Amino acid sequence: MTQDELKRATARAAIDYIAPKLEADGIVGVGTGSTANFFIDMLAEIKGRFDGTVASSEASAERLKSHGIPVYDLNAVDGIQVYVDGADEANAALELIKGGGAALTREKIVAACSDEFVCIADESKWVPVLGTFPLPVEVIPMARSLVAREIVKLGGDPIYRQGVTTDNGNVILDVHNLHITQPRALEEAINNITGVVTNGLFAHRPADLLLLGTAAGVKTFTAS
Ligand SMILES: O=C(CO)[C@H](O)[C@H](O)COP(=O)(O)O
Repeated sequence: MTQDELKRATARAAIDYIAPKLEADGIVGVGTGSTANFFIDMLAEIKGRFDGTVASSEASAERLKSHGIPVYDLNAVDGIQVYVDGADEANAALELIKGGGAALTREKIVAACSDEFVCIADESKWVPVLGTFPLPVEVIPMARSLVAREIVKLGGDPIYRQGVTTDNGNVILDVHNLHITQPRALEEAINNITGVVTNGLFAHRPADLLLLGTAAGVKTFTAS
């Protein structure tokens, strides 16, 4: 199977998982990226069965609206029943690296508001130790060099993602050469650097469920 076929299969598994649980007044949190895009297109098939969505990016909001799916501002809803999103890496504790699409801050906010976080990913994202994928860090533009120097002190090699501005008007540093054995501690340490908005480690708020698309079918994981 191609990677896109695996992504499509995991998106379908997410629809099958959430559809029976969705409440008529329920809000679905929707992530960002190519796997999330498959999910959005399938969510359109069941759009009458829940109230609406909160999107983690402008791009996802536009795609949802193009299907006639209501999109709410997060401040206009009381909570989110379930959040479905992809990831760049996932480990056995369902801790994640996210932000390859530069949407990490809004993704982290939506995840924090959600009763349940379902991660959808193809098997290339499954790793024993996080850090092979460069860790995205969203930074206030004027603090870019300051933050980069502080990240070097933590043992990483930050590279400025040229030409990218986040939906929040900030920039991204991608941190290479990390071997993240203590994800919660590193998430905290990077977030404590002045000028950092947030980083793409989802360790304090890991996924609750991972639907992993593999050649042998979609496998379901809960945090071990
Ligand atoms: O975190 C993300 C965007 O900021 C995405 O979930 C992550 O990059 C995975 O993307 P894809 O589904 O295209 O592989």
